[in-house]
Amino acid sequence: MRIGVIGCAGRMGRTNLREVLTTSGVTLSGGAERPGNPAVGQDLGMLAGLDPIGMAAGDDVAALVRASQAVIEFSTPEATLQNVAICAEHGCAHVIGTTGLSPEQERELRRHAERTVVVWAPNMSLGVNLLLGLVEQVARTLDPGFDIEILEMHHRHKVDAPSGTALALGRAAARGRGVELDAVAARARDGITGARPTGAIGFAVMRGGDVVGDHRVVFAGPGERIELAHIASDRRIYARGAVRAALWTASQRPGLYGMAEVLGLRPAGG
Ligand SMILES: NC(=O)C1=CN([C@@H]2O[C@H](COP(=O)(O)OP(=O)(O)OC[C@H]3O[C@@H](n4cnc5c(N)ncnc54)[C@H](OP(=O)(O)O)[C@@H]3O)[C@@H](O)[C@H]2O)C=CC1
Ligand SMILES: O=C(O)C1=N[C@H](C(=O)O)C[C@H](O)C1
Repeated sequence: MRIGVIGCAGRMGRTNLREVLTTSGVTLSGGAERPGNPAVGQDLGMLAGLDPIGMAAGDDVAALVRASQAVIEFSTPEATLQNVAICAEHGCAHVIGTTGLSPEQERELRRHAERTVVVWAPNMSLGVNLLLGLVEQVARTLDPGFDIEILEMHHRHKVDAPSGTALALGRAAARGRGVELDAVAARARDGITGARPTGAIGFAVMRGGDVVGDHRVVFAGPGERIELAHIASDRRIYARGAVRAALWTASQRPGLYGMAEVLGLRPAGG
């Protein structure tokens, strides 16, 4: 399969390049960056931390999409929305890891996914996708006397909060309880907040250093506490999931899918 990488000079873009270049059965069709990014013109092998491959980063996403069967993109919400439209026009599969989309951007993404195969997941690692199922199960089992709090920490460069993964964990917990996350989420607390409402799902966010991604879900009950956590120490876990998703798209019909379907944790039609 010919796979292209959009946002190829970013933290995830370089990791995705490396994963594509070192996975058997896939070929790198190219890499694209934001016009004006200093990496444009640089060798893609070197951006990946490998030997030069004689192929340079470009800034023409449409040309990359035409040369690819699937593209992997971890960039910004705005770029992702522009690029999913290009993928839909050319029938190229789009694997998206970008987080921080607004509800309107999410609706637009869904519209484009009617015309091509799109996999969009806030976290492409196997571990977090297993954790989502565990959190839903524990939340379904415990009564609302157990307070649910979601803690996350990421590197100092991260621009969106709470992380896409933390919000997905919140949605999983809410699903387990049979409620809508928006109705119960406490996304910020400051000052005299009053006592914690029963049934709230709280979020706490830390940013610092080079933390790849830590998530912890706390179920705090009377006299005991259950904690489920995922600690990422290598971005390769996300890139591995992204390449697996790209290969999976080859046998799918147009539509919006998640990692649960890619990993076989949920049927693709369900
Ligand atoms: N789903 C998952 O498993 C994971 C998701 N993420 C998410 O991925 C996203 C990116 O994270 P990260 O790699 O750390 O961020 P970076 O800022 O390191 O990388 C983003 C890259 O996209 C580039 N870019 C911006 N606009 C365009 C455009 N129009 N065309 C092509 N490239 C463009 C940026 O260029 P420039 O700097 O010039 O703007 C930058 O090189 C975030 O939303 C993050 O939350 C991260 C890890 C795992
Ligand atoms: O920006 C990051 O780095 C990450 N972003 C994703 C998120 O917002 O959940 C996934 C992972 O936690 C790393």
